[in-house]
Amino acid sequence: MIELQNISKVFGTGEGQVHAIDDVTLSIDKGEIFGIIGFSGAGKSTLVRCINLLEVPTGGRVMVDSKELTTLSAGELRSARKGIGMIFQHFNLMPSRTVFGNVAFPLKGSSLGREEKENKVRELLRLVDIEDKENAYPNQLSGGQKQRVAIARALANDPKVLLCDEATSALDPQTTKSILQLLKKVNKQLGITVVVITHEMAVIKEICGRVAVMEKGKVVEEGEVFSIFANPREPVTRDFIRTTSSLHKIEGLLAEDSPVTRIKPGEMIVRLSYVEKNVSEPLISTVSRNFDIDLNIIFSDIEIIQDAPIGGTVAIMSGDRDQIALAMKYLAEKNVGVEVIQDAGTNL
Ligand SMILES: Nc1ncnc2c1ncn2[C@@H]1O[C@H](COP(=O)(O)OP(=O)(O)OP(=O)(O)O)[C@@H](O)[C@H]1O
Repeated sequence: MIELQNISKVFGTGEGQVHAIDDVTLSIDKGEIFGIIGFSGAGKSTLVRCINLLEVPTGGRVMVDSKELTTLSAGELRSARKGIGMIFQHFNLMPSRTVFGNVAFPLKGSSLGREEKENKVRELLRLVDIEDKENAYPNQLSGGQKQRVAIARALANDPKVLLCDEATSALDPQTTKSILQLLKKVNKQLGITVVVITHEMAVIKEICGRVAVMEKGKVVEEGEVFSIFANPREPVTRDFIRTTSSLHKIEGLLAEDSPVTRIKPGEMIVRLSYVEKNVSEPLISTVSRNFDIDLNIIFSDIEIIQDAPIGGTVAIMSGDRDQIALAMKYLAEKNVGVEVIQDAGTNL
């Protein structure tokens, strides 16, 4: 649906040049929710604005729905842009128009009759669940309500693609969740391809199927969200994942000599990480029973991403050392990552 081929974007000239996008190639499929994550300045906004040519790339080709946008005339581009809706962090609503007026605005030049336009706007307001506010002005709405209106407006011309530039970054966590659910509904119900730009891994985790990680204008890692979470390659990706998991907290607890991490001879602290989609068995109890070892869980952080558990458990393991070695082998065969964080040695 969206093909970005060798996209570059350079701002400024001479000494002051900024290579905001540096040779990015990405392919986004029809009907998917694709995430682009990166820290501030990585080039995400510039890249997403290259998809609808709000920013004209310095080099490369942009194809959307089989049209090469980079070769279109101004008129052709205007019409192609109708197929690409966009929403923003600060909503960008027109303050002097009502909710109805904002959503009706993109229909101005359309061939629909007056009644059809009204029906269309009301249908959109219903879809985003804000029909009771049609006569309100933007300054009478909460952030979440404003974003709902912005989504309705972005959908007015029946786009095939919806670009979301930090669409939830100005919202509280609860409202963020409800807007993400709405984007999911728009994707499923209308079959719209959604591209989400964010600096929050929680957003990616919540709705995206695939993700590209950006750093210094380049895509440094790309793949299915589950695989990226399970096996992040790049330090920047690990940093993002760290922000959403508490499994790394064990190092902090050990450093501060927390009572929960004090172990006796014969015990060891292990971290078990679930990195495959097929981990579904009750592994802890199976291991404990089959190998006659004790596993006392210090804490767990397991979430469901794309219908599979991911995360892990930090536990104190004790028992016969040969049995522990066999248990670790068994866990590794089940594709569970096993790390010994601290070992108090045998009690012999
Ligand atoms: N119009 C512009 N003129 C000059 N430099 C720009 C312009 N727009 C962006 N840049 C620069 O390009 C780089 C990428 O910016 P961009 O806004 O795309 O990053 P981002 O990842 O979206 O970050 P943020 O989340 O902070 O917006 C930055 O160094 C930025 O300063």
